[in-house]
This record gives sequence, structure tokens and C-alpha cells, in this order.
Amino acid sequence: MSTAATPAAPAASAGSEAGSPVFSVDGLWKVFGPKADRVPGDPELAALDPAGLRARTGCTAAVRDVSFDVRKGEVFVVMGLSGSGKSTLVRCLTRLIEPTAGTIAIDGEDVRAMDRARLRELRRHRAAMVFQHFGLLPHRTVLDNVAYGLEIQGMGKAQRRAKAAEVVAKVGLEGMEQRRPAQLSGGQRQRVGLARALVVDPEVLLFDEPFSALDPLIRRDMQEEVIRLHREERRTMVFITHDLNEALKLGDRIALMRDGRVVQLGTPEEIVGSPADDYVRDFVRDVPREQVLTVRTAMRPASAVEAAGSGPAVRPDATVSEAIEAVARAGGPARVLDEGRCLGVVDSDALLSVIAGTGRSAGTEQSAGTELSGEAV
Ligand SMILES: Nc1ncnc2c1ncn2[C@@H]1O[C@H](COP(=O)(O)OP(=O)(O)OP(=O)(O)O)[C@@H](O)[C@H]1O
Repeated sequence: MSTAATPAAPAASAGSEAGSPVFSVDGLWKVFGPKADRVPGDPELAALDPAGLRARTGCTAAVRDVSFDVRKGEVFVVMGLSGSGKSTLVRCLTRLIEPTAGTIAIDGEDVRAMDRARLRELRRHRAAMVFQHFGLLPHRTVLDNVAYGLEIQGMGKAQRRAKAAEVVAKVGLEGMEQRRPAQLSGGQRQRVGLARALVVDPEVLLFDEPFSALDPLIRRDMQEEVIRLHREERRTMVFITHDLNEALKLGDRIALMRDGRVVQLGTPEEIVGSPADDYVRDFVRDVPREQVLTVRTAMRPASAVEAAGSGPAVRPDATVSEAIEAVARAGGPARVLDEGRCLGVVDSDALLSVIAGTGRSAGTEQSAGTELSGEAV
């Protein structure tokens, strides 16, 4: 299947090409400082740690040799501590920051080769950014703030207002169309920022720590909003956060950054269940494993008798926490059923050992299965 898409590919088309890359990033570097260009190509300089590089050259490598794909329809989270390079990396995707080396493609098109007009179109139509400081126009109403992107595109007033009203309702601000930003709460303002990015129907939404200034309850509301929008539209999203819980909650996959490098790229389950190194292990140490790891991690092969049984059943993507409930309620093992196929069995010992961190690692799946009928919970 071709991965080429029209510049303003509608979200509805995203599902048909699920899994193909929207952004492809290869060997990306961003070095700040004098004669930054020489760093990526010089193996000796490229191998220095941040302090060493700074001492030797006066440069900071904010992004170091990073490669990844953002797949169509996924929420791709870039996570890391302050200064790890998240914002620089995501700004490089649309060249809000010019990369020093490496390649970036969107739907196969070379972003680094784009001229100014094409770049403008990329930022306005294809990859819209939602910022933490949403930069709303204070004298404009909510409706006109949202319609602003369409105005820039040259859309007529009636049409852009109608479209803006639709998106204002979609983000839960119905009835507030005529308010000005100063008359809104922080969470509501963030919704306007989100609506403003959504109204141009971009192929990808880029979120730069959009919720970090919000209080915890409003933040949770906004996270739910993003999950809902993603579920409804399957729009591709790249989401920067330094908050591990937010990353685990929102991300289909997470790129964990440290000192400009991606130290691990994987699903929440892979990152929590199989940390790539001690840094990641330490990072995820306090995560409640039972809420992230799934029964795939905990199950063992089923005997023929167990597979044919009629006891409780759980889906393979059910969390360990959900499985504990099912097993506790039934007082015995539960079958793991995938569309009627028995993939294995989970029992209380296996579930406990996942919580204790002594179980099998994430991502290893049972391949054998038995066709069975049954409802998985
Ligand atoms: N314009 C610049 N000039 C020099 N150094 C920079 C510049 N912008 C960023 N840096 C440095 O690059 C590194 C990565 O910064 P970046 O803002 O990408 O990190 P971040 O992970 O997004 O941090 P935060 O969570 O605090 O926003 C930091 O060491 C930062 O000081």
C-alpha cells in the first residue's frame, strides 16, 4: 500500500493505513553552539558525553542520533526529564528548529528539502502544534480564535465559523463561543488551543506538554479528552510530556529520552515490563505494574482440559489488575481468550509474580491456541 497522502489527508483515512509511518526520522541530530555541524560527523566528538562535548566544543547536543517512525493512527509519546531534548526533537519534525543532521520524512516526503511555502503548509495543514502556552488572541472570541487558522487559509467567514462551531462543540465548549480567553479557565483555554489545532483537520497533532500548567483534576479531564478524540478519530498524535503517568496513560508507544538520546522505544507494557537499562528501570520503579502489564505477560500455556473448560475468561489485553479481579471472583484460574481462541491461562501465582517483578517479561506471547467459543471479559 502506498504511504503517500494528500497534504490535508482527512482523519477518516488514517485507519485504512494504520501502522504505516507518518513521520520517519533517521539519524537525527540537533546540536546548539559554535560550528555545530561538525559534531554529528566526527565520531570522536559524537561519542562525548554532554559535559565532555560542552567542555571541548561549547556545544550542546539536544538531540543525538535519534531514529524512529510515528505510525499512522498512534499516540506517540516523547517522554523524559527536563532538558532531555523532547521539545527540540518534536520541533525538528516540522523544522521549527532546524536539524543539524539526519533525515525526516512525512508520508515519504523529505521535510528537510521543503521550501518555505511547503513548510508553511506542513505546519498549518499537516502537522498542527498544540502548545502549553496556547497563544490565544485576547480580543477575539472563542469562535474566532478557533476559526483563525481557517481565516489564514482564506476560507470565507460563514464557512469558517460553521466549521469552528463544530470543533468548539467537539472539545466540549458549546455555549462559550462568544467568550473571550480572559473569561475562561486554564482548562477551557487549553480546549480552545486544542480546537484551534483540530479545526484545520491536520494529519498529525503535535502536543508540547500541553497540560503541564493545569491543576491535576483539569489535567485528567484533558487527558480523557485526548483519549476520546483519539478513539473517535484515530488521528495520529505526538505528545511530549515529562510525566510518566501521563505517558503511560496516553501512549501507544513511548520514546524515553535521556541526554538527547532515545534510551528505549516501546509500548507502555514493554517499558514497564522490560526496561532497557538501569536508567529506565529506575524511572519506572514506582509504576503500579498491575495497571500497565497485561495478562499476556502473566499467562502460561493451558492444558487441554483447561482450554476446553468453561470457567472465567479474560482478554489478552486485559490488565493484570483486571485479571486479579476475575480470578479472585472465580476462586480459580482464568482462561485468556482472543476471539474464542484460548491463548493460555492465568492463575493467582502468576499474577502475583508479575506484581513482584519476578514473572515473565512483557512482549513474549504464547503462539499456540485452541479454537473455543466463549466471551472474554
Ligand atoms: N536555543 C538553544 N541554545 C542552546 N541550547 C539549547 C537551546 N534550546 C535547547 N537547548 C538545550 O538543549 C537541551 C534540550 O532542551 P529541550 O528544551 O529540548 O529539552 P526538554 O526535554 O524539552 O526540556 P523541558 O522539559 O524542560 O522543556 C537542553 O540542555 C537545553 O538547555
